[in-house]
Amino acid sequence: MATSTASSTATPTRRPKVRARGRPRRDGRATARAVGPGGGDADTIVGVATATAGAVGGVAIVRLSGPNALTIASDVFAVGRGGKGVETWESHRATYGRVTEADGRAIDEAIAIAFIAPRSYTAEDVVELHCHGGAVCVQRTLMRCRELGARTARRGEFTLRAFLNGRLDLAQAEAVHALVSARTTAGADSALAAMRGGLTTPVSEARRTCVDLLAELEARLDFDDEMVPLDVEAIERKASEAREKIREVLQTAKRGALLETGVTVAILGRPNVGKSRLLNALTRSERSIVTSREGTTRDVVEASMNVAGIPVVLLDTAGIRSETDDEVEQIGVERSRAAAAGADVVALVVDASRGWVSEDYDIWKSEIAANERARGAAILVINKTDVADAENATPPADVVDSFSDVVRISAATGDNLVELERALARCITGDVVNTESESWAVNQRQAEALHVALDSLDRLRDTIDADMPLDFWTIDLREAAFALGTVTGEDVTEDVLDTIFERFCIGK
Ligand SMILES: Nc1nc2c(c(=O)[nH]1)N(C=O)[C@@H](CNc1ccc(C(=O)N[C@@H](CCC(=O)O)C(=O)O)cc1)CN2
Ligand SMILES: Nc1nc2c(ncn2[C@@H]2O[C@H](COP(=O)(O)OP(=O)(O)OP(=O)(O)O)[C@@H](O)[C@H]2O)c(=O)[nH]1
Ligand SMILES: [Mg+2]
Repeated sequence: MATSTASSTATPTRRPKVRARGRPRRDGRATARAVGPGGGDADTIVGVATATAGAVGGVAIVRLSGPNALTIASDVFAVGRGGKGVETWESHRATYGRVTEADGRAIDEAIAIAFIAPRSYTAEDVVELHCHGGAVCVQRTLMRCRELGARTARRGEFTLRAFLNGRLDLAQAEAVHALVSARTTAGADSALAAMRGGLTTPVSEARRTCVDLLAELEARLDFDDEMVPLDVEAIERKASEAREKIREVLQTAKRGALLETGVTVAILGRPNVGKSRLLNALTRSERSIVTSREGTTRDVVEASMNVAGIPVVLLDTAGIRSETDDEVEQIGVERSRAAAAGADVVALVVDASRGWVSEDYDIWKSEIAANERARGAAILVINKTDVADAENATPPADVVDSFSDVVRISAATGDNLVELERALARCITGDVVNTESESWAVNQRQAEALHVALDSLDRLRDTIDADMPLDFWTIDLREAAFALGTVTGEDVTEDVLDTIFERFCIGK
């Protein structure tokens, strides 16, 4: 089944937009009321809106949303000495009271806030019960809500309802998830910009153009005789305008992907050149063990850092050397090579106090020169400049040319680390203009759909050029319109919604 919030092209069967059943009053007040048992989206759902994993928070929010939210809350929440349930909820007002068992015994001292439809996150009646943190109060409160008929919310179901109720478009709903899972300030800024909207407009316009063209062509298929000749030029012009819009939106895709998934940088080199000390210096941590012995690092060590707003996973690896009998070290070296092969960027570290030696050359040859992807995404780091001439260890020109940058640093003193971070930023962002600008960027799902639309419109151009029958034009247009609709949410199948909202955290 599919959902739709606007007229759509020929798509799978559609489900009408689900409207919140709440009856808002002008004064923002509503009386507690019972709504008969509902199925599907008429369910009242309950979930914990605050983090439940890891550390215990001081306060946890249990959130109810749906037609029975107010009545259920009136039953579980009591105010004043007499412990009476709330009869009239005022929207957006905090009330002090207690969460109680069915027999009136207190479960917790709490604050309740009602958000009366449609003035709430989901556009339905919502009540938040702000309980004490920790497992017990929250679980007992959830249990009481379920006893009274609320169902446990599925992942992302609050946000899904906000979308189904027209409070957010699909891109905005996806941005909520991006905001919650952002790992850097730049990622959060971009998500916030997307939450405020803006992506849907150009995509929606392009879709509208396709739908309009489609309608025109379909009318011809039905009543060709009665109509004026087709203005093919106008059709091509409109289709190319739509293509241009999509292309513009797609220009944000690379930045979006960088902010969303980040990159991995593998630190590679001979034993003892200072790879681990470099990882510690870059992440200002003691994540990796550093000793003066060769072969200290035995396994791949991960640490995260932020480079120009992009989340970066740094991989410290075991020093690579071929002549070793130690089985553990051999396995470590294999892992180093695997890390290098899988990384987006390789930083080859060499030791200025030793100079550029044949082992460095061997590593360069096997891990960088022989790796298509590593070439152009590799940085040469000449380390230990505090104890040796910085020009030491400079390799021959053809080797230097294979790196996007050569940086001379001291992991020990921190000298030139800023320059190394800049080199990393250049290498990672490449032609992406500004990763830290506070504007939205499409995510991978959206980019894929936009590419499908673009391909369909390219095919339309060929179809027209080849003088194919009108039916073929409509096939291309329909595909384009549908792909665009999956971005805005105007044409979206339940499967797509499921995959989007499944990634959400519980209670969002
Ligand atoms: N306690 C609490 N904090 C929260 C949330 C929440 O659900 N509860 N949010 C959950 O994500 C975020 C805020 N999102 C919200 C979005 C809309 C409305 C809301 O009541 N909107 C009404 C009223 C607006 C107004 O008074 O102008 C509306 O849009 O009509 C509330 C929270 C972050 N902080
Ligand atoms: N003087 C100086 N010593 C450094 C510098 N960086 C690392 N060292 C020292 O070099 C030695 C080896 O450093 P590590 O970071 O453990 O070297 P590694 O490349 O991780 O070595 P393996 O794990 O064995 O592959 C340690 O004694 C470090 O303190 C530097 O910039 N200057
Ligand atoms: Mg090490």
